Amino acid sequence: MIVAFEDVSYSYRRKPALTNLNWTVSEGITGLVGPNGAGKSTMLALLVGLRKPKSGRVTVGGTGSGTRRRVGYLPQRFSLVPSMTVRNTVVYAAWLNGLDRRAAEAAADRALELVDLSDRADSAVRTLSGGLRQRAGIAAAVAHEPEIVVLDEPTVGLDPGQRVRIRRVIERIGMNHTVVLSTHLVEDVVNLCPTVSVLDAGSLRFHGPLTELVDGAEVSATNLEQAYERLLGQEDT
Ligand SMILES: Nc1ncnc2c1ncn2[C@@H]1O[C@H](COP(=O)(O)OP(=O)(O)OP(=O)(O)O)[C@@H](O)[C@H]1O
Repeated sequence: MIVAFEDVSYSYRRKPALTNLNWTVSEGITGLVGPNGAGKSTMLALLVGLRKPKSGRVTVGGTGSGTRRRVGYLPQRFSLVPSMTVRNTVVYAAWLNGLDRRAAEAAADRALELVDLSDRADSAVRTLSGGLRQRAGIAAAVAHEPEIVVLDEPTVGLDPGQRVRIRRVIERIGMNHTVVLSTHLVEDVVNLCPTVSVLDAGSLRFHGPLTELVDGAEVSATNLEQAYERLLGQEDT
């Protein structure tokens, strides 16, 4: 087990966002799904150490400290410097995560290869399409070689072709990292996530193999949508 939430609660002022949550993440890709406002981004912020639980404990690799460098995080909204080259963007991210300049340069080249962006390394960020920009963001998140990669809605707003390419990149990252993927798209879950966690109103409603969520039926977008509907009693997830 790599990530553990033990009885974690979080509230914004007095409004509860997560309540007594117990959650564990192991190797491979875990999908985190749930309706708007369920608490997914809050969970990810706790996981990457941007927020601290009001009660309970979050551990990464068995410890509550040093989380930042062990985790690579692509937030739902992020900004890159438009005039910077793609390569320098990734070098800078790796340096911010503790690598020295030479190590950061080598790490950036590896990360750009991983996301299939080596051919645009010298382009300015402002020239990238949405899908390429997203891939640059992923490269920046993984360059320092974290154990865990946390991706918050990485396919949102992309056209179908770009989504397929991003999924290929995530699949590749999942081969040697633990990945937590928050998404609203059933196709992301069906194509990428052997394990899924369903969050609703700050509580986990399901955590386990995708095959169990669809009740042993064939894993397909339709069956998954029906499973969500049964679980959450609504159509939109
Ligand atoms: N900065 C904030 N201040 C106050 N309330 C917040 C803040 N961020 C989130 N919330 C509230 O906390 C709850 C959980 O929000 P969160 O963004 O974690 O959910 P989510 O599942 O990521 O939603 P979405 O799918 O819409 O991104 C919601 O009720 C939301 O309104």
